[in-house]
Amino acid sequence: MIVRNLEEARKTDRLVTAENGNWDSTRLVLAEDNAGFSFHITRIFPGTETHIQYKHHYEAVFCYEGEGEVETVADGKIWPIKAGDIYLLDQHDEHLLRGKEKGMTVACVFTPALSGKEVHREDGSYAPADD
Ligand SMILES: CC(=O)NCC[C@H](N)C(=O)O
Repeated sequence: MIVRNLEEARKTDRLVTAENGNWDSTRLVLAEDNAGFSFHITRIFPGTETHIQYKHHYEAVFCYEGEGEVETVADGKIWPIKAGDIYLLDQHDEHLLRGKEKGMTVACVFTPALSGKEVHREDGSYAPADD
């Protein structure tokens, strides 16, 4: 069994900040744990907009603090997100992720698991797990 603590993990390189400063994310479970998924606590900062399309991953995102919204690019639909909501990018959906006034804190599960070294590419994706 493995036990980790969020505040302790935030003092290590498990805490990663987006290059554009829009969010930070603490990777509590990663590919090296061989569980088939990774699990992250991500803070989406207030007033930010991030273009994302995880072409090579599925992601589930559970909001437990704050408020934001997701705009799905294909249909322009706005999905308000508040504490208690989960969204699942089951179609590798291209989307714009926005934090409202207070931002939001979310728990994310990725499959395949992230190694923790990925950076968002120009097209909003992370490289495939075997790259
Ligand atoms: C919700 C989302 O995908 N935010 C971007 C960062 C991502 N959660 C990550 O941990 O890399």
